[in-house]
Amino acid sequence: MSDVWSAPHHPAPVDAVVTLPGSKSLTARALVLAALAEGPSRLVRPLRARDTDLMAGALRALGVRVDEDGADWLVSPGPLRGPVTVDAGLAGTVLRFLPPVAALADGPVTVDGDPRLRERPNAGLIAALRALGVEVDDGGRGRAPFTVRGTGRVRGGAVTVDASESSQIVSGLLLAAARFDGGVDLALSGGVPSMPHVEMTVTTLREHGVDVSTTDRGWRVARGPIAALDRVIEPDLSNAAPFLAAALVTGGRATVRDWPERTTQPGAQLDRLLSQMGAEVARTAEGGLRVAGRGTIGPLVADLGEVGELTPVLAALCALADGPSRLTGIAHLRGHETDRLQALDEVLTAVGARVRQLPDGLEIEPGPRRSARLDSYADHRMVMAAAVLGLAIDGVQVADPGAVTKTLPDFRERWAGLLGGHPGRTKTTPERASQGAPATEERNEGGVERGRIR
Ligand SMILES: O=C(O)C1=C[C@@H](OP(=O)(O)O)[C@@H](O)[C@H](O)C1
Ligand SMILES: C=C(OP(=O)(O)O)C(=O)O
Repeated sequence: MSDVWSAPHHPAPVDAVVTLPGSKSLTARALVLAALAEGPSRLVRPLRARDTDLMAGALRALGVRVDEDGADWLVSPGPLRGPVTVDAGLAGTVLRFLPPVAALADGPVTVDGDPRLRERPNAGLIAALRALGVEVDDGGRGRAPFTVRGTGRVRGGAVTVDASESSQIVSGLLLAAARFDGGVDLALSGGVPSMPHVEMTVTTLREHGVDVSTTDRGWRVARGPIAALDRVIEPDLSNAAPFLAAALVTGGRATVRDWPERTTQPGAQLDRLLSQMGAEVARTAEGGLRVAGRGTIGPLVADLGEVGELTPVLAALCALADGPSRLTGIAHLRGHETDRLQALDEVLTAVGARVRQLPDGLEIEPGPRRSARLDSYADHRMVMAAAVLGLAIDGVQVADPGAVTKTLPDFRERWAGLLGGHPGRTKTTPERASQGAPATEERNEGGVERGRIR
C-alpha cells in the first residue's frame, strides 16, 4: 500500500530561510574518487539519501571502506573485488559511475536495481567499456541488469562515445579513467545533455590532481594517481528549486543559506531562470540566495538542456504562470526516473493546464486550476513539483510521496517547516510578509528557519 500525501495548500506569502543537505551529484563524485584514490578521504556533510547511500553501499560491496564519523563519511580505498551484485536502486549516478569502477575489480560485478532502472538507457556506456577492453554481459539490452567482468585492469585509450541520452555516461568514464592503463581519450559521437555536470566531473577530477584536458571532440584523462582529498560537500542547489519556487507561488520570499559564490552545480542557474519568471533574486550579506515573488509568475521560454533536473519544478511554476511557456532541449528527460515529459503532461493537465509534448520538450498553457490526485511516478522531483502546485491549488494529493527519499528524505518535514505547519497539514499565514525587510530568523523544523512576519 502506498501512502498518499495531501500537499499543503498555502496561498499566503512564505517567509523562510532554508538550510539544505549536500549535493547528490557532488557526493557521488566525491565517493567514487575517494574510493579510487591513493589514501583515505573525508567527506564533510555528504548527502545522506537513497541515491548516495546506494553509491556508498556499492563501493563497500567492492571492498572500499566507507565509515560514518558523525555526519561525515571516511572513505578508505581497498583492493576492488568481485563477484558481487550491486543495487543501483533508481540512481543514474550508480548506474553510470559504478561500472567503470567495477571494471577495475578482480571479478564479475552485476549491476541491477528498481524495475524502472532496467528501462534507463545505458547502451552508450556499455559500448564504450567494451571498446576500452572490458567484457560486459548485458544480453544485448544495453540496460541493467548487466555484468561487468572485471579483471583488475582496464586497457583504456581512445573511445568514441554516444552520450546523447545521459551526460552521466561521460562522467562515469572520466571519473575512473586515470586508473586505466592508457587513461582515456574520449570523443563524443554526438551531443550531450547536462554539460554542466560534465564540467563538474572535470573540476572534481582536477581537484584530486588528475590531468584532464579538453579536446576537439571531448576530453582526455591521463593515467596517473588520484589524490586523496578531504572536502566539504556544497548544499544541493537543484533541491533548492521547490523552496525558492514557493516564494514565487505565494508572493513571499525564501532564502537558501550557504549558496556557493562559485559552483559547478547546474542549480546555480535558478537565479537566472527564476528572474526570467519575474522573481527578485539577490545574494544576502550572510552568503545566502534570496528569492522574492511579486505575486504573479511570468511564463518561461527556455532551453533547459543544461539543467534538465530543474524541469519538474519549473514546469509546475509554468502551470501557475500568467502566460504560456515553452521548455525545450530536454528530450533526454524521457530516460530519467520516469518519462518526465509524459509525467509532467499528465500532472499539469490534471490540475487544469493545457500541455503539448514536443519531441524535445513541453508547451504549457495555464488553465482554470483544479484539485487532483497525482502520482509520484517514483520520481523525487515529481513529488517536489506536486508540492509547488499544492501551494496554489487546494486539494492536491500525491500517491507514493516516499519517492522523494531519493535525494531529500525529510522533504515533507522541510516543506512543512517552510510553511510553518506540519507535514501534510494545511496551514496558512494570516499576514503578508513585508518584502525586502531583513528576516529575523528563528529555528523551525526540518532545516527551515522561519522569518518573523512583520
Ligand atoms: O552527473 C550527475 O550527477 C547528473 C547528471 C544529469 O544526468 P543526465 O545527463 O542523465 O540528465 C542530471 O540530470 C542528474 O540528476 C545528475
Ligand atoms: C535525473 C536525476 O537523477 P539520476 O541521477 O538518477 O539520473 C535527477 O535527480 O533529476
